[in-house]
Amino acid sequence: MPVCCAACSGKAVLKRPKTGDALCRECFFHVFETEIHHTILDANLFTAGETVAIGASGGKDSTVLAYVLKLLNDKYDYGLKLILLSVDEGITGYRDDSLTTVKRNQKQYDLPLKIVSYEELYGWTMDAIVKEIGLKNNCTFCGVFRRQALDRGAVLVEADKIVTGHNADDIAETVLMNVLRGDIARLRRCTSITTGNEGYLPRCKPLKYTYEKEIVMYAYFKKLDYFSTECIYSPNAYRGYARAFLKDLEAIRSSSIIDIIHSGESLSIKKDVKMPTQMTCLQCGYISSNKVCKACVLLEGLNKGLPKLGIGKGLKARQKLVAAGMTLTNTESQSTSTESTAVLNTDKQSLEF
Ligand SMILES: Nc1ncnc2c1ncn2[C@@H]1O[C@H](COP(=O)(O)OP(=O)(O)OP(=O)(O)O)[C@@H](O)[C@H]1O
Repeated sequence: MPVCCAACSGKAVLKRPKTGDALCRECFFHVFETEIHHTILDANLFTAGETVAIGASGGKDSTVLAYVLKLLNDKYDYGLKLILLSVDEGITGYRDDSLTTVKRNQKQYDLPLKIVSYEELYGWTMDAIVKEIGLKNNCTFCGVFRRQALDRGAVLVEADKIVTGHNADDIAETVLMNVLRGDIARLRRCTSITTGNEGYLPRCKPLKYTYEKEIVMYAYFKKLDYFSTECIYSPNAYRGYARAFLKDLEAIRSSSIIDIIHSGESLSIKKDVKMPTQMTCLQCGYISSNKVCKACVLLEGLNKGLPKLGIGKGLKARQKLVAAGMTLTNTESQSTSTESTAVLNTDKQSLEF
């Protein structure tokens, strides 16, 4: 006997991963889009007239984000100017192919597209960086440079905000990883739907409560055009363990993902926990949690033929930086320990959008 849709009594074609409800295609589209609309409204993410840069990697998350944002912007008259913003990290056989997908999306969704590249911004492609540093710490460079490249691209297109396709699974994983690493300072911030206020370009995650499985289903039923290959340089082992653990929890109880996010949101951090402060990099003028930003430290290392400069913990890293002729102020030299640890935590950074 065919299963009926829980919403309209038509023929169900799927079981919704988030709630277990049997739904027909149209009702699934409706709840999926409406939930994102409510996330946007509840968090007051946008104001009419704003230009919003969509971080577009060509993958499923950002493709669904671009599609749904365009749809909601038209349907509910948000009054936003949407722009696709892609960062070309210079990874042959990966990013070149995914950018081809973004170029197709640009036509399909009729949105402007801006591409910025590591080569033009930093003088290095990831292919060249991997040749220098190998596969061990390359994600550090990529995460740090991408974060800044998105900012720089957004400034070029005069965007008021950046949105990224981070989904509920990504955020729950980061909560777990921050707990496992004891990184309490980042634990609270990683669940924020908007980061980077206080004078910096805000970054928002409209898919914060959207399950990855539902994003895949939505993309499948809508026949969206996206690129699904994993990055050839990023084994990202630790996140992989958190991901596998989360998937096990989800299989036992599907609400685990949202429950973990809610736990992260509800945590209160003791006053004496040192929180990173944001400032402007003295060298490049972009956002930083130290006087000289991680991107400048890493770039200096590459340009000096010392690619491991800035990678390492505490005293050793400070000694390497000073030996390489990088001037550290008192505060900086005291904070280098925290800074360098942060440099190592690449996948954490990629979530601090
Ligand atoms: N090269 C890029 N250019 C522009 N935005 C990017 C790029 N890489 C990542 N992003 C943004 O950061 C988000 C999270 O990136 P991550 O690398 O975790 O990819 P993901 O979870 O596989 O997402 P996607 O499916 O969109 O690729 C993406 O959804 C996208 O919005």
